[in-house]
Amino acid sequence: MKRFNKYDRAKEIKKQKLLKEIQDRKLPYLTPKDVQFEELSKAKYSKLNLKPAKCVPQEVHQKVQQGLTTLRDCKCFAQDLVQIKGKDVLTPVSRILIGDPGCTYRYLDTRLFAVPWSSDGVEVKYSRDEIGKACQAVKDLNEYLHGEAMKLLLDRFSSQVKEEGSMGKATPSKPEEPSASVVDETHDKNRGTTLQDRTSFNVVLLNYMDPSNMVYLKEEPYFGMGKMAVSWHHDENLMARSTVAVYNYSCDDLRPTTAEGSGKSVEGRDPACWHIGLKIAWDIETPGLALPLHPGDCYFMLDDLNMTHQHCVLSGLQPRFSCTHRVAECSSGTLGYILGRCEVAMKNMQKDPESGSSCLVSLEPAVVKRTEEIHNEVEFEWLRQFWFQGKRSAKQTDWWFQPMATLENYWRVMEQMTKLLLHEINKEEWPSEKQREILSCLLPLVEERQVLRMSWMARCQSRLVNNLPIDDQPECRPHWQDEDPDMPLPYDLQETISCLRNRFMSASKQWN
Ligand SMILES: O=C(O)CCC(=O)C(=O)O
Ligand SMILES: [Fe+2]
Repeated sequence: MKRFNKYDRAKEIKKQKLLKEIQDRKLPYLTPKDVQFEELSKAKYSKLNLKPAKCVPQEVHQKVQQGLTTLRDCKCFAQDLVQIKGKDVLTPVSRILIGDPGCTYRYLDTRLFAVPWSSDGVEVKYSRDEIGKACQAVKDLNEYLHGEAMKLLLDRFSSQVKEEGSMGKATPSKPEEPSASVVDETHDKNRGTTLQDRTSFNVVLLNYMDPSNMVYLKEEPYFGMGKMAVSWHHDENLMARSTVAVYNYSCDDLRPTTAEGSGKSVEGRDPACWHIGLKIAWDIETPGLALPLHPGDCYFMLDDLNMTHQHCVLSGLQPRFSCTHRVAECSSGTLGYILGRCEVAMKNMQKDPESGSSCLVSLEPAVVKRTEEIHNEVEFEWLRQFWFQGKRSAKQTDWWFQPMATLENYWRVMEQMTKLLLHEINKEEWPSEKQREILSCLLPLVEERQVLRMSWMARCQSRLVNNLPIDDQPECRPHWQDEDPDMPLPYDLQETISCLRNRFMSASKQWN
């Protein structure tokens, strides 16, 4: 089922307009070989910061690179079957998410479930010791990059304060306080987040791609930067103004392939070397940047760079890993959160002390609405998202399976609750106004459930599924036959919806 929403459509039109404007003439971009590179970086890309490999402790390199190689050798990286503008797409890069226990990260309609690193003394059981060691290496890198990001931001802050302080001297009417912009950057008053919060990475999205295994990679369309491993985008689902820190491990060197080496034109970027591409969103005046990355280099996207600019990953010739450290906006993205929601829903279920059978506590529209919303949330944002990714997380740890079983049990109770509710609604004694009110809460949520069930089923049946290893292939779960006696309601809700619509219409007529 295509879900090309209004927002996507507007963006697509804007993009096509831009491409038309550019037509065949490519926009200019700079690399460090260009004399204006420094000047442009300073003026337009000052929130991008590169930390060359030689400035990173050798011990960090050694452990991280060993860990990344282990994860690849244990087949822990998987391509994601994401949705872009309502279409199924298999990402060219393979990924794994590692992070705080119970944390998830959502991108391109896909929720990734973090393989937990051990934290707060909570030990995680991994399927192999070396995987545990690799997760620890990623966690240590996370600590290191958090510290480095803090330093960068504090440096920026103090130099801005100085700058504005000296301007303050020239114009004595201004108090010697950091300007609003600097304060904004340091402390977002509305959200109450600090520099510390905005660099406390809770997840790391690791990427891996070996270009020699890729039959086809898209060409970068605006600047002619060459093959892309990841197309232009803003990172999604991040805390506002939070830093993204990236460790690059391109397994470079050995093969003699660079354009420079072969004496070919040195215009543009070296196609043998991996680069990160940057541009200002919707700007065709400012040249883009292509920043070459060598093994062990780190880069930082500070503050609001991810909002104002887009980035892409330009493929080199060698296999390459990256660890992208992020502050996921996880107010509705942790296991603790969804368990809490399920407990809220459970409050509306009770056992009748006389008959011993289950019944609903309240039929208040607000309560009904909340319960049915939670029902959809746990089904589509957790259960189906998880099983869509097959058993891939089992390669690292069985950590997520128990929580998923718990969530599924809650969900089953919610199926029962919806059934009880339908039963209540069908009773004739309801005043039509009340009936109309409750149906107007329930109907849209049941309709949404049906649409999402069908679209998840279609996603699971995408032909692209066949390109995935068996363990990574989607499971359409929960799934059952409509006549399954163990299930309170049918899987396909079309008939239920028709009945509800009819009831709603007759209740509306009577009411009017
Ligand atoms: O690999 C990189 O350097 C960045 C990857 C990226 O942009 C992403 O995964 O969102
Ligand atoms: Fe990104």
